[in-house]
Amino acid sequence: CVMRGAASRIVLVDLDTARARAEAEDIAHAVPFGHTVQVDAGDYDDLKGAGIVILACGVSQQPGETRLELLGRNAQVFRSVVGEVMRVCPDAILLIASNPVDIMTQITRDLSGLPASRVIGSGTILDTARFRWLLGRHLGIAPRSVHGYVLGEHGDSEVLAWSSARAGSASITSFSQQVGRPLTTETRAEIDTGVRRAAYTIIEGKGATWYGIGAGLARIVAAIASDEQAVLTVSCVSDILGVKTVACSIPRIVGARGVSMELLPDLSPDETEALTASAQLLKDTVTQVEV
Ligand SMILES: NC(=O)C1=CN([C@@H]2O[C@H](COP(=O)(O)OP(=O)(O)OC[C@H]3O[C@@H](n4cnc5c(N)ncnc54)[C@H](O)[C@@H]3O)[C@@H](O)[C@H]2O)C=CC1
Ligand SMILES: CC(=O)C(=O)O
Repeated sequence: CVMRGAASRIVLVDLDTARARAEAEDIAHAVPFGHTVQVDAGDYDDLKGAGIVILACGVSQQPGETRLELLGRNAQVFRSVVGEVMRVCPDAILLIASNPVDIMTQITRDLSGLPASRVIGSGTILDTARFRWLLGRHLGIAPRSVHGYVLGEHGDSEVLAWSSARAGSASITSFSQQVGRPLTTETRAEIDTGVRRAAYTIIEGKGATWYGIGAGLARIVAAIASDEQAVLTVSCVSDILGVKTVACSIPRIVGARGVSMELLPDLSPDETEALTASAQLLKDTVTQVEV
């Protein structure tokens, strides 16, 4: 957020106050190289007046652990944190990053009582970035020129929407043939694994993922702060392909009021089936959690 000037003030609140102070100071040292943002550590009362509150607290995956395995512990953390946040800033938009992010988004919606449009999970914004990066690298073009989405759960059941992916204005299949870099079954499988298993690989190597999610959250904050009406794959409670009241990702329009609309991309029958299964998995999991 500091590097893209997405906020005027950032307050870090953490149970570990020494860590919050240290992180705030470290981030503040980037301000002269980025944008003029006031960065401090604080407590809940210092969040008064915040337009957006990012919830990234709780536990993270250990090597080999799935995101869904974090649910019990992070649901417990959110029961106390969401109440405190609502006490001091009931009008903020809540942006959820903690995993399993779709379920934490749905739990936060229930705990806060806010309209679904104002409780946004980072969802598959990061998986979509990974997909665009890998496709761009294969095709030899900038990831920004690749338009393709990852849908459903931010997790093992996510769906890479190959059939609607485009490079510039061409389908990726046509583009890949035109540039002589075909997307063979093997290449598609490698890209699928690169997206779906990215977090596992990075956590194996360095314990956590930081930069991709940081950039993705800052992208969402910027869209809200500037009322951009950007199309982003974020998570939000809605009905997906017949699965009622479930948080998972499809492309949604994001601006100052949060999520204003959602769009289902054109999908193949296999992708439709996989997205329905992903939404159903999340729905089945969330119904086991007591809020
Ligand atoms: N949605 C996504 O794409 C991503 C999600 N994550 C998730 O974000 C979460 C945080 O990840 P990391 O920052 O790597 O973990 P971390 O362990 O470094 O930080 C979590 C922080 O939460 C704090 N905390 C714990 N309980 C708290 C409470 N009751 N009140 C206030 N603070 C509390 C801890 O003191 C700690 O500083 C994890 O659930 C992780 O899985 C991480 C990367 C990407
Ligand atoms: C940790 C996580 O959810 C990710 O990097 O995708």
